[in-house]
Amino acid sequence: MSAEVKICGLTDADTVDAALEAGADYLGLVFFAQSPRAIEPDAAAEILQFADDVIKVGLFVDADDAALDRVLSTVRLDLLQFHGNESPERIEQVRLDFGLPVMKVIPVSGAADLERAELFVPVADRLLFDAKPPKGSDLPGGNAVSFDWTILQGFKCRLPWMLAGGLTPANVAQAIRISGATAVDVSSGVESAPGTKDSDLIRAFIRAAKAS
Ligand SMILES: O=C(O)c1ccccc1N[C@@H]1O[C@H](COP(=O)(O)O)[C@@H](O)[C@H]1O
Repeated sequence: MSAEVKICGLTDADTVDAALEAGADYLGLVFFAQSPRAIEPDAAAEILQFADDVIKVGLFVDADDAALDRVLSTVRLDLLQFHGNESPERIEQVRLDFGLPVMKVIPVSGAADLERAELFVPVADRLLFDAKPPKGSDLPGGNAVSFDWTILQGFKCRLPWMLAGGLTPANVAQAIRISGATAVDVSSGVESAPGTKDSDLIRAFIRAAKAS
């Protein structure tokens, strides 16, 4: 079975097209001002206007209701990704109030971190396991850092989950093989510079993930 692919941090129509043509299953837009991939709601709506048969994901970091409203009143999204310190209670509230499925990110550096996933099983629709940010990073994700994929071997998760963190066209097949992931998420690994997506790298990533 080929893995599902999410391309995250898209900021222009050309790389959206490249991702769609190559078979991306999810497109991610970052609504977090400190990110080099941050996009304003108007621009997001514009680059997604022809993106129909794909799951459109909004990435948020500890966003309050007003910030979510501001985006959701302008952009048609299918899934909300929460990449901050959101509690299970906050995830439950957002899911109910905004009526959209929610993917909660679990930062991982060792096997013990996987236990945190259980807290979100009753309130989230999906989980995403990403590497913890390195010391000194201003970003909770998008750091091109991997964790030890072997800790996911044999891990029984009661929600669908994705793997993220430092994935690239060169390592994604191995990451899938080792971790058992059925869905993968990439941002830095398909960029020519932070915040600049590269269509060739997007195509290579999707090809490698889908072939594995
Ligand atoms: O991409 C960002 O700038 C970002 C900012 C804040 C939180 C998360 C962010 N990105 C997400 O982090 C993971 C891993 O990214 P990478 O492939 O290692 O660069 C992924 O889910 C991105 O969507």
